[in-house]
Amino acid sequence: MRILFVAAEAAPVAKAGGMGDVVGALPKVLRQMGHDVRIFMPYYGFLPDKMEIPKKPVWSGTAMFQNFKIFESKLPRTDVPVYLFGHPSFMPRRIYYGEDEDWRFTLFANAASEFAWNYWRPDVIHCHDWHAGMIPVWMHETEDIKTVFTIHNLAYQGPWRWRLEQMTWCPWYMQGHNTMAAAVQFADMVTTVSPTYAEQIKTPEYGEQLEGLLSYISGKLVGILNGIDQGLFDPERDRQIPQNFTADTLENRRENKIALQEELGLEVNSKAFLLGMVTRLVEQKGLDLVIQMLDRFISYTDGQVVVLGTGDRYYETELWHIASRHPGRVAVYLLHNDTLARRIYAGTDAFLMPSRFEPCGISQMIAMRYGSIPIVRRTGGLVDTVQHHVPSENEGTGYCFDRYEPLDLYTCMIRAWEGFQYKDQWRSLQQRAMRQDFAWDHSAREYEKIYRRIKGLPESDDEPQAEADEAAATSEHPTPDAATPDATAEAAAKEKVA
Ligand SMILES: Nc1ncnc2c1ncn2[C@@H]1O[C@H](COP(=O)(O)OP(=O)(O)O[C@H]2O[C@H](CO)[C@@H](O)[C@H](O)[C@H]2O)[C@@H](O)[C@H]1O
Repeated sequence: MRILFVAAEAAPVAKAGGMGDVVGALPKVLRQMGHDVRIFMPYYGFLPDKMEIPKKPVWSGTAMFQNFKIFESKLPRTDVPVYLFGHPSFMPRRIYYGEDEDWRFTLFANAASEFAWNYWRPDVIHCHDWHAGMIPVWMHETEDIKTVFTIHNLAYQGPWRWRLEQMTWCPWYMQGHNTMAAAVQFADMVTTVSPTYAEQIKTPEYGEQLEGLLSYISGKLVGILNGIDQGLFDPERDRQIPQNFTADTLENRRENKIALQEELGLEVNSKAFLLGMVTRLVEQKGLDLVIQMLDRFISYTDGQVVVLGTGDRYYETELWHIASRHPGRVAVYLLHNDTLARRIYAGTDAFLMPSRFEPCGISQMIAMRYGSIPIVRRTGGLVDTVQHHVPSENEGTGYCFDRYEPLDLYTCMIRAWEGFQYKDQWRSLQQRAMRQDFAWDHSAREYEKIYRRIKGLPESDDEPQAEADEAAATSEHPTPDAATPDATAEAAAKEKVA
């Protein structure tokens, strides 16, 4: 099947948060399953520093009265083709923010549609978050191109309808008061990134005003848990951490902790309980809880804390103040740095994620893979990925609390700090966490089922071939080269299954 991913981020070349991880990892796995998956993303000003980009465009087009160029490259160290949308509005060296945010991403979505109609015609466009949200609306009358819309973050819903009407064409049939609402209505399937969050967003507490609509379309809404790229995040081979280790050689991990304490200017003490956070500094991430109880935690325990993140000025300032009150105990780094993030995962004893809401969460999975025990609020994907540690039963993979209250987080952190004193138990907790399987394979198969369903194909190749042929014959592939790679990909997939 030909599948076009359209997104604002794709790791490792353009990543602000977890959506980048997903778009950077899932296409690789789907390609291994035999599908022809390609990515369409903006050509940001910083991209030439991170990947090889030919000077000559492969195609040029027009959208919203703007000329644009498309450059073709590959996602580094993969065979995934990437089409870069070249337009001056994406030349600044940033992914988000800026006054033209609504306009430039609407233009991006419009250009992606033009691209799919005129240059590389996919069977399915997989749209990620509001940046690609208008595509399902525009594809509504294109019979042979189906759309999947994935919600990574319901809190950001894109421009309102009146603004869309000013900027671009809203077809007569369009419904929905903003971009995300329109995407949810018009996509053939809507997914979000964990089963628990898929249920939560149908309630007023988590629905961000779209709970009514999401309940109404619940027949086409599913939660598919994210994975992580276990090849990219592998403590045994990661070259960016001082000392590699596995679940069986956890004693080597100590060196990472010492190196991290030295690097961050914390007191060097391998026995102190070192907590980490790597996050966007936004309301979603439970930072108000952290800010309210960090002083108390620091004075009651021998704990140390490192926070790496960027985001809202308020949280940046508050965290900075806390760090200045506790030199050697609290370190705050207000920047985006992938290498430092890995060293934090590899060197901390526990990882804090007290989110207010969490569609899935990638960070807690990376933390577990690197033996840093997650301390999480039981919400969204955190419910689906972290099991509460019960020492007497020797089970669980982290520490969990329920209510969004500073005292509940504090109690949970103290329990983890106490648990850390029992070295043997802590070691087996780390081993259980590290041995969790967060590979993408299972989820990729779920996405494959969805793509097949909306194309009218049987769920798997095991089902009668005649049915598949019939469905394939009824779907149109107007571009001349459409049939060949598709057929090859399908055949490869079948061969693999066989
Ligand atoms: N300052 C920094 N420096 C370096 N790396 C940093 C960083 N700040 C964050 N990161 C990295 O960004 C990623 C964060 O991913 P998450 O999924 O945990 O949250 P996010 O809210 O961004 O994602 C949203 O989309 C994803 C994907 O669907 C959902 O899992 C999630 O719940 C949803 O909120 C991790 O890989 C983390 O290491």
